[in-house]
Amino acid sequence: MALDTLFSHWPPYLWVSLLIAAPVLTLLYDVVLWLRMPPGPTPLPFIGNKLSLPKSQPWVQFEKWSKVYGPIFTIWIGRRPTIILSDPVVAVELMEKRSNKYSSRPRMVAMGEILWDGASILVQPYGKEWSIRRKLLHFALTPKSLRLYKPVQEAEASRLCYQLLSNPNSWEKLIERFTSSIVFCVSYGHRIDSLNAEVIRQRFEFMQYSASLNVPGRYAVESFPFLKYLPNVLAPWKEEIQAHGRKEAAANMALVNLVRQDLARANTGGADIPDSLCKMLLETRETQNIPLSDRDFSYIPASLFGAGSDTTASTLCSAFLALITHPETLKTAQAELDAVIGPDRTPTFDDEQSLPYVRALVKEVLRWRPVAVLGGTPHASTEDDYYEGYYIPAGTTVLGNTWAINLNEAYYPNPHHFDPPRFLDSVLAAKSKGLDPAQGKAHPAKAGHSSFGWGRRICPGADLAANSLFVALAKLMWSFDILPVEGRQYDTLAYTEGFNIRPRKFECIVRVRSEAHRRVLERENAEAERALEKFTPFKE
Ligand code: HEM
Repeated sequence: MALDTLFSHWPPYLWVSLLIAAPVLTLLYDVVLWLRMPPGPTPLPFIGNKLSLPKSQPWVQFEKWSKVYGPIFTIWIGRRPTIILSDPVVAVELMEKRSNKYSSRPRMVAMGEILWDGASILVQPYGKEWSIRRKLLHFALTPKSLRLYKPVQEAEASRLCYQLLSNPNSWEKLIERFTSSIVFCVSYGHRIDSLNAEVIRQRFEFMQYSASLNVPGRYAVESFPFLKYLPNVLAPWKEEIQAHGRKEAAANMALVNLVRQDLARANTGGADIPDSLCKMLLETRETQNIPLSDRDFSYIPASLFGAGSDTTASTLCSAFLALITHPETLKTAQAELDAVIGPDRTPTFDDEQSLPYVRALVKEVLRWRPVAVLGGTPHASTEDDYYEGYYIPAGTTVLGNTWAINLNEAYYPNPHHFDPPRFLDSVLAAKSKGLDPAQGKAHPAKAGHSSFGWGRRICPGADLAANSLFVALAKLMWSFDILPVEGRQYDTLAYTEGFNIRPRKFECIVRVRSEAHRRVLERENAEAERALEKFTPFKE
């Protein structure tokens, strides 16, 4: 008997029973799962915790919930569970020690699959395609390659200081130019002289558009992924996303082609061209089989801007906020810089080991106000697992709440106090041996904080970013007094929303320390411009 004939013979009471049984069975299944998973705020049937999820700064509420439900708790977005980790030891246990199970990403259909067609490493599920891209990024960011980028970072930091002399109130924009230029020099061997360059305008447009796709509840396709197979005539929203995707892909390809042309010119006896990640990858592609289409290949250098420019700039903005609200730290840093460097030049990477306080200050900024406040992009589990008796099913979204982890009092006493000595080598060593309980427990990661994420998905640009932060802050603090506006109150918790956060706009005074300092900056800027000559700029 055909199914439709069978159903047509069902008496009404059977239909009614089925209508009641389906949601009841679903609910029973959900309740059993709720009870087996780590506890959390009580969810409502079918909608989960939707009504109690905060609209603003969710990391703060999540931190409060961690005090009630413990360092690992579950929230439900509809029927989908997300576990939130608030203790570095739990985060390391799951996302590092068990990284074979916790290194995927939750499905982001609109952004990852329709816009980028699976090309971007950031949201790619754990597997072969991700691993190919990750290896290429590592290859171009080895310690040896990072050494090649250091002269650019030094020169750009010198330009930043010089530009601040005449435009101290534009410090935030100048920082953005600095980080954008470093990313473009490292990715493509071309510099950014102005944020009005067309290429930058375009990158910001792409970033804003992709972020707009990731707003929970905006696209039904996130809950019903089969909708992505609808023909475009029935799904104009999909057509629109694809059109944006094509525009971004074309722009990524144009940048790779620019480097191809540079290489061709250099090979036919033209000028020497700078080392860049894209150049390195193109040269590798000549001799080795890289199993990626041209389009997918072009997303590798392109991924650096979205992941590395705004994050580094926001961390520098947090550093300014920390320095004006904790002025004693700037004084200590300047005393160290004056003693080690003297008055005739600014610090460079060669001085790094001799500047322990400045090194510690960089780490403390990363800890104090982590830009990737909820761990950047969420992780997802790929196998069923148990932790402390709790069940964590495959497909669970896992958020490391970096805010709660980095501000966890057990590890960082008085956590909102900006206190660089926490990261002095001697203090870290004493902490790891448990010699000084007043300093709190030792963080299990080598860096001493979790701001770059975890395990196999840990930020591949962490060392590059840390180098930019060190050289910029060392030169800035050597050159300038960075001070609060007199009488102004500063709120160190006033931050933007989103996955990456930045202090809300604030004014401060950036004043060169003396005429002698000014003359050094002018001289070093001329040297920096010479060093950057071969990184031809993008046009406005
Ligand atoms: C202060 C600056 C930065 C911070 C705080 C930061 C933080 C992060 C975090 C938290 C993640 C997610 C890690 C995880 O899922 O466990 C991440 C991923 C990533 N970052 Fe960074 N990042 C910074 C700079 C950079 C730079 C300069 C680059 C480029 C060279 C970069 C490239 C990436 C990429 C490609 C990913 C995705 C990796 C993957 O999914 O496998 N980041 N970053």
